[in-house]
Amino acid sequence: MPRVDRSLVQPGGALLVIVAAAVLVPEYWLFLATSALVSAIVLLGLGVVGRAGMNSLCALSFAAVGAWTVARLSVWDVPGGLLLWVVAGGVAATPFGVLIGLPALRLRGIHLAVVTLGFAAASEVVIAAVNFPGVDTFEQVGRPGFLATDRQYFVYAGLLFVVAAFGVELLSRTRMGAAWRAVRFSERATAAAGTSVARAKLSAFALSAFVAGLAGGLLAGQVGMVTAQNFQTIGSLALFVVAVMAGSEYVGGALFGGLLMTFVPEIFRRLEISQDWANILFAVGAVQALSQGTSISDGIARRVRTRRPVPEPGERKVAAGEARREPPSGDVPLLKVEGLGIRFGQIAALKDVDLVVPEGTVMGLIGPNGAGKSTLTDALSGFLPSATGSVTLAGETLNERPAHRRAGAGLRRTFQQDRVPTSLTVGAYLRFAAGRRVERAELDEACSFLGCPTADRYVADLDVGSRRLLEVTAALLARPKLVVLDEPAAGLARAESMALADRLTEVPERYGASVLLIEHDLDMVRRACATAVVLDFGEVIAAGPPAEILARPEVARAYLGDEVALA
Ligand SMILES: Nc1ncnc2c1ncn2[C@@H]1O[C@H](COP(=O)(O)OP(=O)(O)OP(=O)(O)O)[C@@H](O)[C@H]1O
Repeated sequence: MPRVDRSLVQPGGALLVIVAAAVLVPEYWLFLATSALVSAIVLLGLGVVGRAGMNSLCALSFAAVGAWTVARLSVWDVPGGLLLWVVAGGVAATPFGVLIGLPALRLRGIHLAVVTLGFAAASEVVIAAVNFPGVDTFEQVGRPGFLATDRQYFVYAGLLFVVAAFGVELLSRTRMGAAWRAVRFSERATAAAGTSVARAKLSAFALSAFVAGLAGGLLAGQVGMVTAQNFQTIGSLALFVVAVMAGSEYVGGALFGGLLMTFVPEIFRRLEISQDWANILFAVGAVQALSQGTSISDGIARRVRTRRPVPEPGERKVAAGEARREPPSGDVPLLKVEGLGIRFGQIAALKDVDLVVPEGTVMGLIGPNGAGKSTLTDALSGFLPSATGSVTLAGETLNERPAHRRAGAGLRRTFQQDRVPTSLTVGAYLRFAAGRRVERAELDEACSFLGCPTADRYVADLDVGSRRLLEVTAALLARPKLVVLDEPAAGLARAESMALADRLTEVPERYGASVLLIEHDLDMVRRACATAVVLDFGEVIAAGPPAEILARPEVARAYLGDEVALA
């Protein structure tokens, strides 16, 4: 059977449901179903910010901008008609998304939610004051003849939903979409992969606003005349709650959420129960989803995934190289660190550190716990802007550059803690981190070289050791000048650590990158590195070939303490 592009599956399924409804459902219900599609499109937009781990409580404010634009263009009778006006509504809402995204650059979680809620409340007041175009003169939004009936309008709404869903799915499979997921998992790892966290967040808000703007325009065309009543803050809150419960990051979840938002209150109305109970029901559902950490769609997706055949678990094998080679050495400086200092309050974590990593080499960085190794990695990769001293890479000074620019300049790093977004596949993460077009053959080759699991595995299914290898592979696929590996062998068996050490000796020649290897496993450092630097209490206490420096008494003392070293 031919392989169907996964981005087509969910929108394709939604298209089938909509076509079936257009044929089978009576016209009265189709008006309500169109309302459900309007909500579903807004929910798709909420799914975009949700993918990036942000909360937006002002979705209807963006929709209001779209509706206002359509009403204005209709009153002016701008050529192009409703189909074009709706798109213009989306475009008009986009800058508002960027505007609201700006606080998201500094705020997270509840703080960001409060800001978006404030925007929703403020925009409600503004909308009520300025009124929608055409309301005072009782002018309805003009609909073209081919969208005159409710059935025709439902088909249009359905197609708009499918196109929006397809667009969102397609974008979420690009590097930008991977950046949204990466930001949600770890902003630091996103920056370390060379992606601007600000751009990822702003693009998510902009797209979310565009999609909500489309929905607002669609609503204006459906009801003919919108008012401030259609865009109340409580409506935005209800949409957020349903997004959490249904899981609007999934096309099916957005569609299901839209149906809930429209038909549950309608059923309550018919049963002569207050429609407010619908919101209470949604809130209970959202609390349930939050307490379990999964939406309804997440639960279904997880079940579908566990039914798929899982590749052999034993595939993570760092294969030993054909022939063990000597660690590569060199004397042309690549990374030059001079007088690097970092203070955390009273603690001087790094004191005037000088360091040179030569081109084409694997250099070790060792030292006891708390010596300052991770602090040095953070300072080199741009996560500690308060660092003093200078860092140059291949003659370029990196001092003033933020983390993603340093990655762009060719300095990549991995993390001691797990920082790989679990919602991606191995292939999607590698392509995202590589930051360039990588053919499947190159991807597979790099994976098999470093023992990283195959491209179609989900990161969520990998153990700690495999995730480390994935991070190393990702960093190398970016073709950096220097890669700083922070304990890459954590979680690997001893034979695998040794095989990884052998592989690292091949990296300079194979990938054109030098390696700065931070490891507690001294055997691995001996095996992979021509030279090593020892840090203790934030100072360089020794540098040279590993066997030689490890024999020095001051190094033994740093590792083992005075008494043992003197014994
Ligand atoms: N954010 C921070 N705030 C305050 N002190 C910190 C911070 N990060 C590190 N330190 C301190 O700086 C010193 C160096 O820590 P660092 O984590 O760099 O050591 P390390 O050599 O990487 O240790 P390990 O091998 O355990 O990872 C330690 O004294 C640590 O307590």
